[in-house]
Amino acid sequence: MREPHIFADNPLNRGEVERRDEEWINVQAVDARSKFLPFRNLNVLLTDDVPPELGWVRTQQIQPLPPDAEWIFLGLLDDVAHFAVDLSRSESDADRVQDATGWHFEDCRTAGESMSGPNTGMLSQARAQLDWNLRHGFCSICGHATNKGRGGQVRQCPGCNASHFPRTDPVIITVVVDVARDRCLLGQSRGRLARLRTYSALAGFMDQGECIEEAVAREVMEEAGIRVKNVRYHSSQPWPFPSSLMIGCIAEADTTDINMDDVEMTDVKWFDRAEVLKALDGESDQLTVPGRIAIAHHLIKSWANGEEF
Ligand SMILES: NC(=O)C1=CN([C@@H]2O[C@H](COP(=O)(O)OP(=O)(O)OC[C@H]3O[C@@H](n4cnc5c(N)ncnc54)[C@H](O)[C@@H]3O)[C@@H](O)[C@H]2O)C=CC1
Repeated sequence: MREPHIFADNPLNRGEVERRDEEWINVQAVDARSKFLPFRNLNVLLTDDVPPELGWVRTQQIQPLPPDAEWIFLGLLDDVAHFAVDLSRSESDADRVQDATGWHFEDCRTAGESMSGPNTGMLSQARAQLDWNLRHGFCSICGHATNKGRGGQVRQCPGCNASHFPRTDPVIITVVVDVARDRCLLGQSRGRLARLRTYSALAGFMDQGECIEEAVAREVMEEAGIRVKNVRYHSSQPWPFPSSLMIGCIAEADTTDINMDDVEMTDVKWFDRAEVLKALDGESDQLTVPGRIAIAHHLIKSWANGEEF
């Protein structure tokens, strides 16, 4: 089995049964053994260790919570309840936690780059779920203010009785391979990749009523004008910016002439295996590929190393 991606490998037991009991959650929230992970503007508290750890604080360091602070139950680890709490609406409380611990708030993507394994899995759940709760304070059906339920896994509308559940948006990401000429197709979309002059696997949000294979074929046709066949699943990665699930695939090119969508993309190109291997080692002056935080890196590497899957 391959190593889990960054933002996966969450060790928490999400407490699916326990979290249905609101009273139990409220007791855990004031239990001295419980741990809280503070956020400020979706930046997470990190320790000053090298590499840093998640800045879990104890109940007595955070309770009583500011009345307008959103907090959610993440799950249990060794029978200890773990929570995430947003302190953005209370700058003084965010400052107080930062001063008392001597730690700092960090952008979650940067945090993901500097930490490994289980820490990033917990971070991914905390950021995505906290963000969803913060953005769903009102019912999309009747407009009434919603209440948090099951520790943040549902929001209930007292106005029309609707239940709203957290969303995950599937995104396909694929390396397209030209088997006959031993090369792969990578693209540079406008925005971040173009700014960093980086080429990546082609990616795009899945549409409703679409299977993974169809989404891969559609996105590659839209962005590069290339027809694909034999779409194979590789692996997946939670991507909490804000709530994506990256579905990594490798597909074979059925046609090879590029007809790029120049609204979304600044460039799409074929790269041969030798160049890609150099780029993965950071030694190519022709090609820069995403770093190991991204599933794109691992898809490209998997093809370049001739991995079977
Ligand atoms: N972990 C990784 O290796 C990679 C992750 N990604 C992520 O995948 C996602 C999609 O990538 P791109 O298409 O390049 O992103 P993008 O952010 O450029 O989005 C493309 C377009 O999709 C639309 N859109 C935004 N949110 C949507 C949603 N929830 N559902 C449907 N459509 C939506 C918008 O019109 C946007 O302009 C982004 O969140 C990006 O950060 C992309 C490439 C690599």
